[in-house]
Amino acid sequence: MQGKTILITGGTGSFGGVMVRHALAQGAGEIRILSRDEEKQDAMRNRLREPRLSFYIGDVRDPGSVDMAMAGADMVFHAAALKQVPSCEFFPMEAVRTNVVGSSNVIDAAIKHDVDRVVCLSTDKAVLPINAMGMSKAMMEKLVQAASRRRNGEGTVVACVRYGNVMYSRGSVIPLFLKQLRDGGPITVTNPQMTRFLLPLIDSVALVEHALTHAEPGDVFIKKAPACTIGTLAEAMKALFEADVDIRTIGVRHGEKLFETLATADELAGAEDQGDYWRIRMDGRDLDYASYFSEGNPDVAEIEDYTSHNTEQLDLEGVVDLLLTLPEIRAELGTA
Ligand SMILES: O=c1ccn([C@@H]2O[C@H](COP(=O)(O)OP(=O)(O)O[C@H]3O[C@H](CO)[C@H](O)[C@H](O)[C@H]3O)[C@@H](O)[C@H]2O)c(=O)[nH]1
Repeated sequence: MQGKTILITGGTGSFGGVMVRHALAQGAGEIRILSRDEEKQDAMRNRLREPRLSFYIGDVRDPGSVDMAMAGADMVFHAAALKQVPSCEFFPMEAVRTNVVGSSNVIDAAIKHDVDRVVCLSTDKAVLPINAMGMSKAMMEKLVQAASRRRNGEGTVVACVRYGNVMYSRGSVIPLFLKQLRDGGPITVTNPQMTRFLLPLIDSVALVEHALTHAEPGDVFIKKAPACTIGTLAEAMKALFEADVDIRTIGVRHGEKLFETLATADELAGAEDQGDYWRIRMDGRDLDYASYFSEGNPDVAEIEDYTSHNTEQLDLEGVVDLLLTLPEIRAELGTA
């Protein structure tokens, strides 16, 4: 990142906040934030007071504002998205406009301006999707692959990373459980047997950096991550904060799965094991029907999907230890 001009779409969010600090520390020449909310930009500007930061008010839905922020950029982290499951479920066309059309605008502008590398942030909910948020992110992944296939590996490298649940992200279950136990309970658990991958925010930045360094056109990178049941997570929060509160089971919410899938067997059959990461290569076969039927992949049947049910499962102690690595939890405990 040394001396480079970096554009972060949706740069005032949780990912943007950590990535900006990281890029500054890496010696980035200029960091551009493209986002809609002037108040959040103002807060970031005042918090960091950094001449290498520049702020662009705009929306990825609007090709003009993307184009303006893109001109002269060397690398792009595309984090702007509608990411809440319920809002996308109620307003699926809004998810299409931001996550599909917006991503297409970002990819097209990056190619037009001959940007070196673009990393788009996707989610495990994009794999075998059942909700509108996941479906729109799956379409974003398809746009990345189609753009890469069309250009035969030439020019701008566009790739994706897939996250599991980012621990302590805004509006997610860990801060909710914390508030509930501070209020004297009960802690509301949808289904104690439900599992989720657990990814600290700092690991999500490392994953993006890994993708930035290793990406070839159309790749999807995932980080191998442990998971736990939501019942164990609730017990771990109780233990950590020494709270004697009830746990109430409330049932699964709309558009929710019992477990998430980070990669399908099909994808893993051609993936490269990179230690802590998997690189899932784009299916580079051309989309001609003859090759579709005559060159299938025989390995697929041997492999399982990689899910939050079959990855390493953390027990109560393991979850407590992982929670203790989060700066937010340490601050709450007064041990920061
Ligand atoms: O009161 C609650 C709320 C949630 N859960 C459970 O906790 C787990 C995590 O829930 P979150 O709401 O934290 O996360 P989701 O998996 O539903 O989705 C989250 O991650 C997504 C990205 O993958 C999006 O960012 C989304 O907005 C964000 O909420 C789920 O199993 C959920 O059922 C509970 O047990 N009780």
